[in-house]
Amino acid sequence: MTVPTNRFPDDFVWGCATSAYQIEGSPLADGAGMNVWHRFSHTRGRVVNDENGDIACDHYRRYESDIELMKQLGLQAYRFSIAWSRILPEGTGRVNPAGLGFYERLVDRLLEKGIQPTATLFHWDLPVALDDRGGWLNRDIAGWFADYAESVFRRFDDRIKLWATLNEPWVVSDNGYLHGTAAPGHRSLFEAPIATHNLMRAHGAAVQAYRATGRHQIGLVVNIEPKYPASTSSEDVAATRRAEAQMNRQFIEPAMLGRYPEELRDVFGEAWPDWPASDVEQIRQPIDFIGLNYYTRAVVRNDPGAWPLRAAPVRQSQVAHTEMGWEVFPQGLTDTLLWIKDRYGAPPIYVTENGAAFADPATAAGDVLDDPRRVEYFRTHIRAVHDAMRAGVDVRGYFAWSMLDNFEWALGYSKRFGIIHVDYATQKRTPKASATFYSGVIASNGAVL
Ligand SMILES: OC[C@@H]1[C@@H](O)[C@H](O)[C@@H](O)c2nc(CNc3ccccc3)cn21
Repeated sequence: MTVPTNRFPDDFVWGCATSAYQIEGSPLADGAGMNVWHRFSHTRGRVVNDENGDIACDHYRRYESDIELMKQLGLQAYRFSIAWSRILPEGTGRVNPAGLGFYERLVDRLLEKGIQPTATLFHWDLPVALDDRGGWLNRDIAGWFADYAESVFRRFDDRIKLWATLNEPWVVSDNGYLHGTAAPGHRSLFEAPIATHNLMRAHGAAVQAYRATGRHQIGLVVNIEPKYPASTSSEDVAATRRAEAQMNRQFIEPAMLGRYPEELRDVFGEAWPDWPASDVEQIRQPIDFIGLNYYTRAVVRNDPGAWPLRAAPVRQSQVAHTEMGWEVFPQGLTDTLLWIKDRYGAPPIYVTENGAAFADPATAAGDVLDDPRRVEYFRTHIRAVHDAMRAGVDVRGYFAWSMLDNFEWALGYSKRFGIIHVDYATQKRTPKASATFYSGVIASNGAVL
Protein backbone atom coordinates (compact mmCIF):
# COMPACT_ATOMS: atom_id res chain seq x y z
CA MET A 1 0.00 0.00 0.00
CA THR A 2 1.66 3.23 -1.09
CA VAL A 3 0.68 6.15 1.13
CA PRO A 4 0.87 9.57 -0.56
CA THR A 5 3.17 12.02 1.19
CA ASN A 6 0.59 14.74 1.75
CA ARG A 7 -2.77 13.00 1.95
CA PHE A 8 -4.40 9.66 2.78
CA PRO A 9 -5.10 6.74 0.40
CA ASP A 10 -8.22 7.13 -1.73
CA ASP A 11 -10.01 4.28 0.08
CA PHE A 12 -9.28 5.60 3.59
CA VAL A 13 -12.50 5.96 5.62
CA TRP A 14 -13.33 9.08 7.64
CA GLY A 15 -16.02 8.95 10.32
CA CYS A 16 -17.25 9.89 13.75
CA ALA A 17 -18.05 7.64 16.71
CA THR A 18 -20.69 7.57 19.45
CA SER A 19 -22.29 4.98 21.70
CA ALA A 20 -25.91 4.14 22.49
CA TYR A 21 -26.21 5.05 26.16
CA GLN A 22 -24.19 8.24 25.73
CA ILE A 23 -26.38 9.85 23.07
CA GLU A 24 -29.72 8.06 22.54
CA GLY A 25 -31.79 8.87 25.61
CA SER A 26 -35.17 7.07 25.91
CA PRO A 27 -33.44 4.07 27.49
CA LEU A 28 -36.71 2.29 28.35
CA ALA A 29 -38.74 3.33 25.30
CA ASP A 30 -40.63 0.92 23.06
CA GLY A 31 -40.15 -2.17 25.16
CA ALA A 32 -36.43 -1.80 25.87
CA GLY A 33 -35.14 -3.54 28.98
CA MET A 34 -33.12 -1.68 31.61
CA ASN A 35 -29.35 -1.63 31.18
CA VAL A 36 -26.71 -1.48 33.92
CA TRP A 37 -25.75 2.12 33.13
CA HIS A 38 -29.36 3.19 33.63
CA ARG A 39 -29.34 1.51 37.04
CA PHE A 40 -25.84 2.79 37.89
CA SER A 41 -26.55 6.41 36.91
CA HIS A 42 -29.82 6.35 38.88
CA THR A 43 -27.93 5.22 41.97
CA ARG A 44 -27.14 8.30 44.03
CA GLY A 45 -23.48 9.27 44.19
CA ARG A 46 -22.29 7.21 41.23
CA VAL A 47 -22.30 9.95 38.57
CA VAL A 48 -21.25 13.60 38.81
CA ASN A 49 -24.29 15.74 39.72
CA ASP A 50 -26.27 12.46 39.76
CA GLU A 51 -26.74 12.90 36.02
CA ASN A 52 -28.00 10.07 33.80
CA GLY A 53 -28.74 9.09 30.21
CA ASP A 54 -32.52 9.45 30.38
CA ILE A 55 -32.39 12.20 27.71
CA ALA A 56 -28.69 12.60 26.79
CA CYS A 57 -28.68 13.96 23.20
CA ASP A 58 -32.21 12.64 22.52
CA HIS A 59 -30.72 10.91 19.49
CA TYR A 60 -33.31 8.12 19.69
CA ARG A 61 -35.81 10.72 18.47
CA ARG A 62 -33.52 13.15 16.64
CA TYR A 63 -31.47 10.65 14.62
CA GLU A 64 -32.73 11.96 11.25
CA SER A 65 -31.56 15.54 11.84
CA ASP A 66 -28.33 14.23 13.37
CA ILE A 67 -27.70 12.19 10.23
CA GLU A 68 -28.33 15.37 8.22
CA LEU A 69 -25.56 17.02 10.24
CA MET A 70 -23.27 14.04 9.50
CA LYS A 71 -24.03 14.49 5.81
CA GLN A 72 -23.24 18.21 6.00
CA LEU A 73 -19.90 17.34 7.62
CA GLY A 74 -19.17 14.97 4.75
CA LEU A 75 -18.81 11.93 7.01
CA GLN A 76 -18.15 8.75 5.03
CA ALA A 77 -18.89 6.41 7.96
CA TYR A 78 -20.55 6.50 11.35
CA ARG A 79 -19.59 4.26 14.28
CA PHE A 80 -22.42 3.64 16.73
CA SER A 81 -23.29 0.92 19.22
CA ILE A 82 -26.42 -1.19 19.43
CA ALA A 83 -28.12 -1.33 22.83
CA TRP A 84 -28.40 -5.02 23.72
CA SER A 85 -31.40 -4.37 25.97
CA ARG A 86 -33.37 -2.69 23.20
CA ILE A 87 -32.99 -5.83 21.08
CA LEU A 88 -33.39 -8.41 23.89
CA PRO A 89 -35.07 -6.72 26.87
CA GLU A 90 -34.29 -9.71 29.12
CA GLY A 91 -30.88 -10.13 27.53
CA THR A 92 -31.85 -13.48 26.05
CA GLY A 93 -34.94 -15.04 24.53
CA ARG A 94 -37.65 -12.68 23.31
CA VAL A 95 -36.58 -10.22 20.58
CA ASN A 96 -38.14 -6.74 20.79
CA PRO A 97 -39.21 -5.76 17.25
CA ALA A 98 -39.39 -2.06 18.18
CA GLY A 99 -35.77 -2.19 19.33
CA LEU A 100 -34.65 -3.66 16.03
CA GLY A 101 -36.88 -1.11 14.34
CA PHE A 102 -34.94 1.87 15.71
CA TYR A 103 -31.63 0.55 14.37
CA GLU A 104 -33.33 -0.39 11.09
CA ARG A 105 -34.40 3.23 10.64
CA LEU A 106 -30.97 4.51 11.68
CA VAL A 107 -29.06 2.20 9.31
CA ASP A 108 -31.37 2.77 6.35
CA ARG A 109 -31.20 6.55 6.80
CA LEU A 110 -27.41 6.46 6.98
CA LEU A 111 -27.26 4.44 3.77
CA GLU A 112 -29.72 6.81 2.08
CA LYS A 113 -27.29 9.63 2.89
CA GLY A 114 -24.28 7.68 1.61
CA ILE A 115 -22.82 7.13 5.09
CA GLN A 116 -21.43 3.67 5.98
CA PRO A 117 -22.95 2.33 9.22
CA THR A 118 -20.44 0.50 11.43
CA ALA A 119 -21.80 -1.13 14.57
CA THR A 120 -20.37 -2.11 17.94
CA LEU A 121 -22.42 -4.86 19.59
CA PHE A 122 -21.51 -3.96 23.18
CA HIS A 123 -20.47 -0.55 24.51
CA TRP A 124 -20.87 -1.24 28.26
CA ASP A 125 -24.68 -1.17 28.53
CA LEU A 126 -25.33 -4.76 29.68
CA PRO A 127 -29.01 -5.70 30.21
CA VAL A 128 -29.84 -5.58 33.91
CA ALA A 129 -31.65 -8.91 33.53
CA LEU A 130 -28.29 -10.52 32.75
CA ASP A 131 -26.39 -8.58 35.40
CA ASP A 132 -28.89 -10.01 37.88
CA ARG A 133 -27.88 -13.50 36.67
CA GLY A 134 -24.18 -12.75 37.29
CA GLY A 135 -23.49 -10.73 34.18
CA TRP A 136 -19.84 -10.95 33.11
CA LEU A 137 -19.17 -13.22 36.10
CA ASN A 138 -21.39 -15.97 34.67
CA ARG A 139 -19.76 -18.26 32.10
CA ASP A 140 -23.13 -18.56 30.34
CA ILE A 141 -22.77 -14.95 29.12
CA ALA A 142 -20.64 -16.10 26.20
CA GLY A 143 -23.67 -17.94 24.82
CA TRP A 144 -26.04 -15.10 25.73
CA PHE A 145 -23.82 -12.63 23.83
CA ALA A 146 -23.49 -14.91 20.81
CA ASP A 147 -27.28 -15.30 20.63
CA TYR A 148 -27.72 -11.51 20.80
CA ALA A 149 -25.03 -11.08 18.15
CA GLU A 150 -26.71 -13.57 15.85
CA SER A 151 -30.04 -11.73 16.12
CA VAL A 152 -28.48 -8.49 14.86
CA PHE A 153 -26.18 -10.13 12.31
CA ARG A 154 -29.23 -11.81 10.78
CA ARG A 155 -31.06 -8.51 10.54
CA PHE A 156 -28.30 -6.14 9.47
CA ASP A 157 -25.39 -7.96 7.86
CA ASP A 158 -26.83 -7.08 4.46
CA ARG A 159 -26.25 -3.40 5.29
CA ILE A 160 -23.57 -3.22 8.01
CA LYS A 161 -20.18 -4.27 6.67
CA LEU A 162 -17.97 -3.46 9.65
CA TRP A 163 -18.80 -5.01 13.03
CA ALA A 164 -17.05 -4.84 16.39
CA THR A 165 -17.90 -7.28 19.18
CA LEU A 166 -16.83 -5.32 22.28
CA ASN A 167 -15.81 -1.75 22.96
CA GLU A 168 -12.89 -1.62 25.42
CA PRO A 169 -13.39 -4.73 27.56
CA TRP A 170 -10.64 -3.28 29.82
CA VAL A 171 -13.00 -0.56 31.02
CA VAL A 172 -15.70 -3.10 31.92
CA SER A 173 -13.25 -5.33 33.82
CA ASP A 174 -11.10 -2.61 35.43
CA ASN A 175 -13.65 0.13 36.07
CA GLY A 176 -16.73 -2.08 36.41
CA TYR A 177 -15.40 -4.97 38.49
CA LEU A 178 -11.96 -4.06 39.91
CA HIS A 179 -12.38 -0.43 41.02
CA GLY A 180 -16.16 0.00 40.94
CA THR A 181 -16.06 3.37 39.14
CA ALA A 182 -18.31 2.17 36.31
CA ALA A 183 -21.35 -0.08 36.03
CA PRO A 184 -21.99 -2.53 37.61
CA GLY A 185 -19.82 -0.86 40.30
CA HIS A 186 -18.07 -3.88 41.84
CA ARG A 187 -14.72 -3.60 43.62
CA SER A 188 -13.06 -7.00 43.65
CA LEU A 189 -9.60 -8.34 42.82
CA PHE A 190 -11.16 -11.77 42.22
CA GLU A 191 -14.10 -10.68 40.06
CA ALA A 192 -12.11 -8.59 37.57
CA PRO A 193 -10.17 -11.54 36.07
CA ILE A 194 -13.40 -13.53 35.74
CA ALA A 195 -15.04 -10.60 33.96
CA THR A 196 -12.00 -10.29 31.68
CA HIS A 197 -12.15 -13.94 30.76
CA ASN A 198 -15.89 -14.06 30.12
CA LEU A 199 -15.76 -10.83 28.09
CA MET A 200 -13.14 -12.41 25.87
CA ARG A 201 -15.01 -15.74 25.70
CA ALA A 202 -18.06 -13.77 24.59
CA HIS A 203 -15.97 -11.99 21.96
CA GLY A 204 -14.78 -15.36 20.63
CA ALA A 205 -18.29 -16.81 20.62
CA ALA A 206 -19.68 -13.83 18.69
CA VAL A 207 -16.89 -14.04 16.10
CA GLN A 208 -17.58 -17.76 15.70
CA ALA A 209 -21.28 -16.97 15.24
CA TYR A 210 -20.43 -14.35 12.64
CA ARG A 211 -18.29 -16.77 10.66
CA ALA A 212 -21.29 -19.06 10.27
CA THR A 213 -23.39 -16.50 8.35
CA GLY A 214 -21.54 -13.17 8.18
CA ARG A 215 -20.22 -11.92 4.89
CA HIS A 216 -18.18 -8.89 5.91
CA GLN A 217 -15.69 -7.85 8.61
CA ILE A 218 -15.65 -8.23 12.38
CA GLY A 219 -13.11 -7.12 14.94
CA LEU A 220 -12.40 -6.08 18.51
CA VAL A 221 -12.08 -2.50 19.81
CA VAL A 222 -9.45 -1.96 22.50
CA ASN A 223 -8.18 1.10 24.35
CA ILE A 224 -4.43 1.29 24.29
CA GLU A 225 -2.59 3.87 26.38
CA PRO A 226 1.16 3.45 25.71
CA LYS A 227 3.16 3.36 28.96
CA TYR A 228 6.57 4.99 29.25
CA PRO A 229 8.72 4.44 32.40
CA ALA A 230 9.33 7.54 34.52
CA SER A 231 12.97 6.47 34.93
CA THR A 232 15.27 3.63 33.90
CA SER A 233 15.19 2.22 37.42
CA SER A 234 14.28 -1.47 37.53
CA GLU A 235 11.33 -0.64 39.81
CA ASP A 236 9.85 1.89 37.39
CA VAL A 237 10.48 -0.35 34.38
CA ALA A 238 8.78 -3.30 36.13
CA ALA A 239 5.85 -1.11 37.17
CA THR A 240 5.49 0.08 33.58
CA ARG A 241 5.37 -3.51 32.34
CA ARG A 242 2.65 -4.36 34.86
CA ALA A 243 0.57 -1.33 33.82
CA GLU A 244 1.13 -2.04 30.13
CA ALA A 245 0.13 -5.70 30.50
CA GLN A 246 -2.96 -4.94 32.57
CA MET A 247 -4.38 -2.26 30.26
CA ASN A 248 -2.81 -2.74 26.85
CA ARG A 249 -2.28 -6.51 26.50
CA GLN A 250 -4.88 -8.13 28.80
CA PHE A 251 -7.42 -8.28 25.96
CA ILE A 252 -5.65 -7.96 22.62
CA GLU A 253 -3.18 -10.70 23.52
CA PRO A 254 -5.71 -13.56 24.09
CA ALA A 255 -7.64 -12.39 21.03
CA MET A 256 -4.63 -12.24 18.71
CA LEU A 257 -2.10 -14.66 20.26
CA GLY A 258 -4.24 -17.02 22.36
CA ARG A 259 -2.48 -16.26 25.64
CA TYR A 260 -2.74 -13.89 28.58
CA PRO A 261 0.26 -11.74 29.56
CA GLU A 262 2.26 -13.46 32.30
CA GLU A 263 2.48 -10.17 34.20
CA LEU A 264 -1.20 -10.53 35.12
CA ARG A 265 -0.28 -13.14 37.71
CA ASP A 266 2.05 -10.53 39.23
CA VAL A 267 -0.76 -7.96 39.24
CA PHE A 268 -3.63 -10.16 40.48
CA GLY A 269 -1.68 -12.81 42.36
CA GLU A 270 -3.83 -15.75 43.46
CA ALA A 271 -6.86 -13.93 42.03
CA TRP A 272 -5.65 -14.74 38.49
CA PRO A 273 -6.87 -18.28 37.67
CA ASP A 274 -5.18 -20.82 35.43
CA TRP A 275 -7.70 -20.64 32.62
CA PRO A 276 -8.37 -23.81 30.62
CA ALA A 277 -6.35 -23.86 27.40
CA SER A 278 -9.54 -24.73 25.53
CA ASP A 279 -11.10 -21.47 26.71
CA VAL A 280 -8.20 -19.38 25.43
CA GLU A 281 -8.19 -21.24 22.13
CA GLN A 282 -11.88 -20.40 21.72
CA ILE A 283 -11.10 -16.73 22.42
CA ARG A 284 -8.49 -16.67 19.68
CA GLN A 285 -10.82 -16.49 16.68
CA PRO A 286 -9.29 -14.92 13.56
CA ILE A 287 -10.58 -11.34 13.26
CA ASP A 288 -10.53 -8.96 10.33
CA PHE A 289 -9.28 -5.83 12.11
CA ILE A 290 -8.30 -4.27 15.39
CA GLY A 291 -10.21 -1.15 16.45
CA LEU A 292 -7.86 1.17 18.35
CA ASN A 293 -9.19 3.79 20.76
CA TYR A 294 -6.32 6.19 21.50
CA TYR A 295 -6.46 9.32 23.62
CA THR A 296 -3.21 9.73 25.52
CA ARG A 297 -0.15 8.08 26.98
CA ALA A 298 0.98 7.45 30.55
CA VAL A 299 4.39 7.95 32.17
CA VAL A 300 4.58 5.33 34.92
CA ARG A 301 6.48 4.99 38.19
CA ASN A 302 6.63 2.24 40.79
CA ASP A 303 4.16 2.84 43.62
CA PRO A 304 3.93 -0.02 46.15
CA GLY A 305 0.79 1.50 47.64
CA ALA A 306 -1.16 1.69 44.36
CA TRP A 307 -3.63 -1.25 44.43
CA PRO A 308 -3.32 -3.65 42.68
CA LEU A 309 -0.89 -2.49 39.95
CA ARG A 310 1.76 -1.09 42.29
CA ALA A 311 2.20 1.52 39.56
CA ALA A 312 1.11 5.14 39.27
CA PRO A 313 1.04 7.77 36.51
CA VAL A 314 3.40 10.74 36.66
CA ARG A 315 1.79 13.95 35.42
CA GLN A 316 3.98 15.64 32.84
CA SER A 317 4.46 19.35 33.46
CA GLN A 318 4.79 22.13 30.91
CA VAL A 319 2.80 20.18 28.31
CA ALA A 320 -0.82 20.42 27.11
CA HIS A 321 -3.53 18.39 28.84
CA THR A 322 -7.23 17.99 28.03
CA GLU A 323 -10.15 18.55 30.42
CA MET A 324 -9.83 14.87 31.35
CA GLY A 325 -6.32 15.55 32.66
CA TRP A 326 -4.94 13.48 29.77
CA GLU A 327 -1.64 14.61 28.24
CA VAL A 328 -1.83 15.61 24.58
CA PHE A 329 0.76 13.24 23.08
CA PRO A 330 0.24 12.47 19.38
CA GLN A 331 3.52 10.56 19.13
CA GLY A 332 1.89 7.93 21.33
CA LEU A 333 -0.62 7.23 18.58
CA THR A 334 2.14 6.61 16.03
CA ASP A 335 4.01 4.48 18.57
CA THR A 336 0.88 2.44 19.36
CA LEU A 337 0.00 1.80 15.72
CA LEU A 338 3.56 0.58 15.08
CA TRP A 339 3.42 -1.54 18.26
CA ILE A 340 0.23 -3.29 17.12
CA LYS A 341 1.70 -3.88 13.66
CA ASP A 342 4.96 -5.33 15.01
CA ARG A 343 3.50 -7.39 17.87
CA TYR A 344 0.29 -8.79 16.39
CA GLY A 345 1.16 -9.60 12.80
CA ALA A 346 0.29 -6.34 11.03
CA PRO A 347 -3.52 -6.60 11.22
CA PRO A 348 -5.71 -4.01 9.49
CA ILE A 349 -6.45 -1.27 12.01
CA TYR A 350 -9.20 1.30 12.31
CA VAL A 351 -8.67 4.17 14.72
CA THR A 352 -12.16 3.75 16.16
CA GLU A 353 -11.87 6.59 18.68
CA ASN A 354 -9.61 9.63 19.02
CA GLY A 355 -10.59 13.00 20.42
CA ALA A 356 -10.33 15.49 23.25
CA ALA A 357 -12.47 17.10 25.91
CA PHE A 358 -12.17 20.84 26.30
CA ALA A 359 -14.61 23.26 27.87
CA ASP A 360 -16.74 24.72 25.08
CA PRO A 361 -19.18 27.12 26.73
CA ALA A 362 -21.96 28.51 24.59
CA THR A 363 -22.07 32.31 24.62
CA ALA A 364 -25.23 34.24 25.54
CA ALA A 365 -25.58 34.96 21.84
CA GLY A 366 -25.79 31.22 21.23
CA ASP A 367 -22.36 30.92 19.62
CA VAL A 368 -20.03 28.14 20.73
CA LEU A 369 -16.48 28.92 21.68
CA ASP A 370 -14.75 25.78 20.42
CA ASP A 371 -11.46 25.63 22.22
CA PRO A 372 -8.78 25.95 19.47
CA ARG A 373 -6.89 23.21 21.24
CA ARG A 374 -9.39 20.64 19.92
CA VAL A 375 -8.55 21.50 16.30
CA GLU A 376 -4.85 21.21 17.13
CA TYR A 377 -5.51 17.88 18.87
CA PHE A 378 -7.17 16.48 15.75
CA ARG A 379 -4.56 17.98 13.40
CA THR A 380 -1.61 16.52 15.29
CA HIS A 381 -3.22 13.12 15.88
CA ILE A 382 -4.39 12.67 12.30
CA ARG A 383 -0.84 13.55 11.22
CA ALA A 384 0.36 10.88 13.67
CA VAL A 385 -1.83 8.31 11.92
CA HIS A 386 -0.37 9.36 8.58
CA ASP A 387 3.16 9.01 9.96
CA ALA A 388 2.37 5.44 11.06
CA MET A 389 0.89 4.61 7.66
CA ARG A 390 3.99 5.99 5.92
CA ALA A 391 5.97 3.65 8.20
CA GLY A 392 3.94 0.69 6.93
CA VAL A 393 0.98 0.35 9.32
CA ASP A 394 -2.21 -0.80 7.57
CA VAL A 395 -4.67 1.79 8.91
CA ARG A 396 -8.01 1.67 7.09
CA GLY A 397 -9.93 4.50 8.71
CA TYR A 398 -10.26 7.12 11.46
CA PHE A 399 -13.31 7.89 13.63
CA ALA A 400 -13.28 11.12 15.63
CA TRP A 401 -14.67 10.91 19.17
CA SER A 402 -17.23 12.26 19.22
CA MET A 403 -19.82 13.51 16.78
CA LEU A 404 -21.85 15.11 19.61
CA ASP A 405 -21.11 16.28 23.12
CA ASN A 406 -22.58 13.45 25.18
CA PHE A 407 -22.93 11.62 28.51
CA GLU A 408 -19.37 10.96 29.68
CA TRP A 409 -20.23 8.04 31.97
CA ALA A 410 -19.41 8.70 35.64
CA LEU A 411 -18.47 12.28 34.72
CA GLY A 412 -21.95 12.94 33.44
CA TYR A 413 -22.24 15.94 31.11
CA SER A 414 -19.28 17.76 32.65
CA LYS A 415 -16.92 16.84 29.81
CA ARG A 416 -17.46 17.79 26.19
CA PHE A 417 -15.80 15.66 23.47
CA GLY A 418 -18.09 16.58 20.59
CA ILE A 419 -17.17 18.34 17.38
CA ILE A 420 -20.81 19.40 17.53
CA HIS A 421 -21.94 21.25 20.66
CA VAL A 422 -25.15 20.13 22.34
CA ASP A 423 -27.17 22.54 24.48
CA TYR A 424 -28.77 19.92 26.73
CA ALA A 425 -31.52 22.31 27.84
CA THR A 426 -32.72 22.94 24.29
CA GLN A 427 -31.07 20.04 22.43
CA LYS A 428 -29.75 22.61 19.96
CA ARG A 429 -26.80 21.33 17.95
CA THR A 430 -24.04 23.81 16.98
CA PRO A 431 -21.08 22.61 14.89
CA LYS A 432 -17.82 23.73 16.46
CA ALA A 433 -14.70 24.99 14.68
CA SER A 434 -13.41 21.43 15.01
CA ALA A 435 -16.36 20.22 12.93
CA THR A 436 -15.43 22.67 10.19
CA PHE A 437 -11.81 21.60 10.43
CA TYR A 438 -12.66 17.88 10.31
CA SER A 439 -15.01 18.46 7.40
CA GLY A 440 -12.07 20.03 5.54
CA VAL A 441 -9.85 17.07 6.40
CA ILE A 442 -12.43 14.69 4.93
CA ALA A 443 -13.02 16.79 1.81
CA SER A 444 -9.28 17.01 1.09
CA ASN A 445 -8.53 13.46 2.30
CA GLY A 446 -6.08 14.88 4.76
CA ALA A 447 -4.35 17.33 2.44
CA VAL A 448 -5.18 20.33 4.66
CA LEU A 449 -3.17 19.10 7.62
O1 LIG B 1 -13.72 9.26 27.58
C1 LIG B 1 -14.02 9.47 26.25
C2 LIG B 1 -14.43 8.16 25.58
C3 LIG B 1 -15.76 7.61 26.08
O2 LIG B 1 -16.77 8.58 26.00
C4 LIG B 1 -16.10 6.37 25.23
O3 LIG B 1 -17.39 5.86 25.50
C5 LIG B 1 -15.09 5.26 25.47
O4 LIG B 1 -15.10 4.31 24.42
C6 LIG B 1 -13.71 5.82 25.70
N1 LIG B 1 -12.61 5.14 25.92
C7 LIG B 1 -11.64 6.02 26.19
C8 LIG B 1 -10.22 5.66 26.50
N2 LIG B 1 -10.19 4.67 27.50
C9 LIG B 1 -10.39 4.94 28.83
C10 LIG B 1 -11.66 4.87 29.33
C11 LIG B 1 -11.87 5.07 30.67
C12 LIG B 1 -10.82 5.35 31.51
C13 LIG B 1 -9.55 5.45 30.99
C14 LIG B 1 -9.34 5.25 29.65
C15 LIG B 1 -12.12 7.27 26.11
N3 LIG B 1 -13.41 7.13 25.78
